[in-house]
Amino acid sequence: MNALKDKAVVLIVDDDPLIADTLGYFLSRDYTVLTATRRKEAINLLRQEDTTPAVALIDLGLPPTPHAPDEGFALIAAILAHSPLIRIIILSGQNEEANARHARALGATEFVSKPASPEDILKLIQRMLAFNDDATEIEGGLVGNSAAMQNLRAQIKQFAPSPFPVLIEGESGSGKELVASGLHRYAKRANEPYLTLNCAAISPNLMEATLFGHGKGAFTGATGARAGYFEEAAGGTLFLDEIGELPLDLQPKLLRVLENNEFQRVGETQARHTAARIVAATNRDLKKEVREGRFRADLYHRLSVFTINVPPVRELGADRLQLFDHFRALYSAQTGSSAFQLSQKTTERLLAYSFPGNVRELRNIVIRLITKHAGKTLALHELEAELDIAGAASVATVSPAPTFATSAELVAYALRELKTQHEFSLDATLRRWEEAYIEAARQLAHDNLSQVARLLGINRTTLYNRIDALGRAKRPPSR
Ligand SMILES: Nc1ncnc2c1ncn2[C@@H]1O[C@H](COP(=O)(O)OP(=O)(O)OP(=O)(O)O)[C@@H](O)[C@H]1O
Repeated sequence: MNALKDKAVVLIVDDDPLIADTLGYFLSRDYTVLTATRRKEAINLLRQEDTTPAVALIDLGLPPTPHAPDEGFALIAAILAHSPLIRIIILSGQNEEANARHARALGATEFVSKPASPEDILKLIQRMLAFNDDATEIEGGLVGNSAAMQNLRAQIKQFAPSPFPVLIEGESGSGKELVASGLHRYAKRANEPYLTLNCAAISPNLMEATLFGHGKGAFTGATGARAGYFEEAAGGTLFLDEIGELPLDLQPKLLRVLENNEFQRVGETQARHTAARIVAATNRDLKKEVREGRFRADLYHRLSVFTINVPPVRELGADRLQLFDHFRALYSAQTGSSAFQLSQKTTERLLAYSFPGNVRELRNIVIRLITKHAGKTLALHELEAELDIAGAASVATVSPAPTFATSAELVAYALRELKTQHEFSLDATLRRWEEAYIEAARQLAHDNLSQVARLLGINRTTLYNRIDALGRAKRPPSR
């Protein structure tokens, strides 16, 4: 089934046939509508379609757990893994405010409480589509000036000229794709093709032919021969996103390309050669995947000749503000609306929030604020309404912070930090950890400091002293 090419595609995932049908019927005047009733069905649809939906409208409570939001949360992650540009709108039951906040931190752009009129949903879709991401991708590059960002830029420039693979690790929404395109832009091969293949977006049985191509008659439906991504990338860069999803049985074939640049089209015996540079990205802990037998150790070592760790937003300090300003200016200009303003209080709140969904979440917050509060000075509660406070307090449930099974792993982590950070400071690092735990506890305990102290296992006086010391450490030294 091929979607019509002239209309944008909208995917509706709801187990209530009344909603899916009536809404689908209403929207079909302006959009090509696809419907699914559960997560798996939705993902299969995405894989079959040539055209990626512009918008996905999804319910959180889906079978087999229609009364819990987990399937919806998993679907958000799966949709964004398929294509990070799909705008996700949650169709939420009325009492699911906390869930909706969490969904937004996972990458959903908006939520609408049920029951909602189809006219309102149509208007919302039209508004969402007015925010155009491609411009960000092309013009923006990496915004931010923190030491972590400068280090990231330096690594991109350092690794770009080499032909060896680069593995980009980082949480979802942290900017791995921008790093990959940066590696291509700064390379001599910048004028050669740059191709992206999202390993999560291809069904496993089509993966080999997609990567390596196929000969005529290689399988039912292969009426002609076809080149795969490796051939089309020629002497350019092939970016393999979500590499952790590469099926185990294909991993030796990728290893062979990395070892001697050789591969075969499916159904052919002739060896072909490629000069493409491989850049891979993952938001999984690939070492853990290796330990648990889901990813080959030899392939991991080949892919990670160079490793780049993209920092999560919570480690970017004042870059949050710069990113915020960047998206605010970009989207206000794009939609012709006047920007909202931040007061000192809202600015401080922004700087204290850890953005569990990283830059993608930050960007979506700006989109919502522009839609709701254009031209106004933002009140604190208006900003807080957009934050996922519970999620920020337990970032680990969104995307795991480094966890260490053994002290040897902790040492390996420290080793990597020392090797990759140009100006490492033990004091600053320990302060960052301390600050993060205090901030998390404050969010969890809604700033009730006795409770914060209890959560952290220290007494109140110690807590006051530590907060005070952290405050002092942040002030610029007096001359
Ligand atoms: N430092 C940055 N400056 C400007 N824009 C950024 C930055 N980091 C990320 N972005 C933007 O945030 C969005 C999410 O980034 P991106 O898609 O690269 O994340 P990702 O790490 O690849 O996520 P995933 O693992 O979910 O695919 C994109 O629109 C990207 O352009």
